[in-house]
Amino acid sequence: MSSMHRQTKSDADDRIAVSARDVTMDFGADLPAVDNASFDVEKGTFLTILGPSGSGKTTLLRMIAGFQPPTSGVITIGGKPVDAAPPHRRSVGMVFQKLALFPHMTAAENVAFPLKMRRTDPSLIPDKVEQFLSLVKLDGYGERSPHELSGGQQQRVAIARALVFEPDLLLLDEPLAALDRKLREEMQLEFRRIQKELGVTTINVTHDQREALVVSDDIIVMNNGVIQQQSKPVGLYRSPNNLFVASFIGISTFIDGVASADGLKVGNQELPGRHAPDITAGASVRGAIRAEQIRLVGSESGAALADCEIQLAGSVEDVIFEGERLIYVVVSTALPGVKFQIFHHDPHEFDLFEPGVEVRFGWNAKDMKIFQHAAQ
Ligand SMILES: Nc1ncnc2c1ncn2[C@@H]1O[C@H](COP(=O)(O)OP(=O)(O)OP(=O)(O)O)[C@@H](O)[C@H]1O
Repeated sequence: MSSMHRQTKSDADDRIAVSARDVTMDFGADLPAVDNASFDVEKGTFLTILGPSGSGKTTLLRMIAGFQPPTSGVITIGGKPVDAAPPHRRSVGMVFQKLALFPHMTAAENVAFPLKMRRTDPSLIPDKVEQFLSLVKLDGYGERSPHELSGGQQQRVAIARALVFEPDLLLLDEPLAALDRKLREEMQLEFRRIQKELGVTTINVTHDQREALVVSDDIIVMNNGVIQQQSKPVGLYRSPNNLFVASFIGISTFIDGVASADGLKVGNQELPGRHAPDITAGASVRGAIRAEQIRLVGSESGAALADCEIQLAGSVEDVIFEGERLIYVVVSTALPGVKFQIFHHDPHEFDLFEPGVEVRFGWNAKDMKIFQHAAQ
């Protein structure tokens, strides 16, 4: 019995590439930069650490890289403490926003550099370099200097350089932040393709929620140095743990009130919704409804809202054109002060409602998530 138990445990340990236990980094400011972080990263997965500026993402990544010892707690890579080996011996590849290529070396020499540092047999180096330039779709670019490459191509060389020695772990600190949006989105898919092709465990840091949702198998959301939630992208989007995660990811309308038995009360209005687990009746709460969960119709049209459990009349206050979608900002005298944000994706109906037009809108009770909220 006990040997079976040990077996199960070691099987689980074998699947973990990186593990953090109670990791804190305190620079002596009011709040620690990273506060008691514990998490596991499974082998072969792409984990993103997502959070606003100053939330502690880079500090956490630097501790994983072994650049900075934690004030307390333990980080292990492949079951061994991070500081068990000197930095150049660790099997960790890194791509940072500011980690430039060596300017006086060609692309191929840049990619060859980590192999030379690791005393790889010189006769094997050219093939390896070619293989990894090809992986990042830069066949034929090896002889170019960095200044002869575009920003996106330079980042590809940096990726090839980080991966050429086949590390156990790849660390990415906002490597795409300086690129324009279109290229950034292309490169996000490239990162995903390369990571899946090589199966290298990857930890990525970003403040871009779209990037996190697109590239990751698993996401950790941080705020004020504290891990708010670790989930797969779909779980994170659909079931945020708390108000911070609900407001950081996606676009939502928020309604403040007092918790009732199965929803929230605003004045005399009772709005049914889904309580977060820690809510007790009478607590100050905030309901959140995603912009895509609210349906909007003209004030004359009755049928389209028939299946919405909550239905309100209102008027359009503003229309925001974002190219592929519109956001209608709608107000209702039934809930003063609340600005409903409602997506509209149909390109044939883009001029449906002008500001000032009377509308009706509604949503289903299950789509309003209700969170604990300190009263203002
Ligand atoms: N070496 C340092 N000494 C003192 N304070 C630091 C140091 N490095 C970071 N901090 C502080 O720790 C907190 C977290 O910083 P960190 O760079 O980890 O955040 P971040 O989430 O990566 O932010 P950004 O997205 O802006 O890079 C910030 O308040 C920052 O000022």
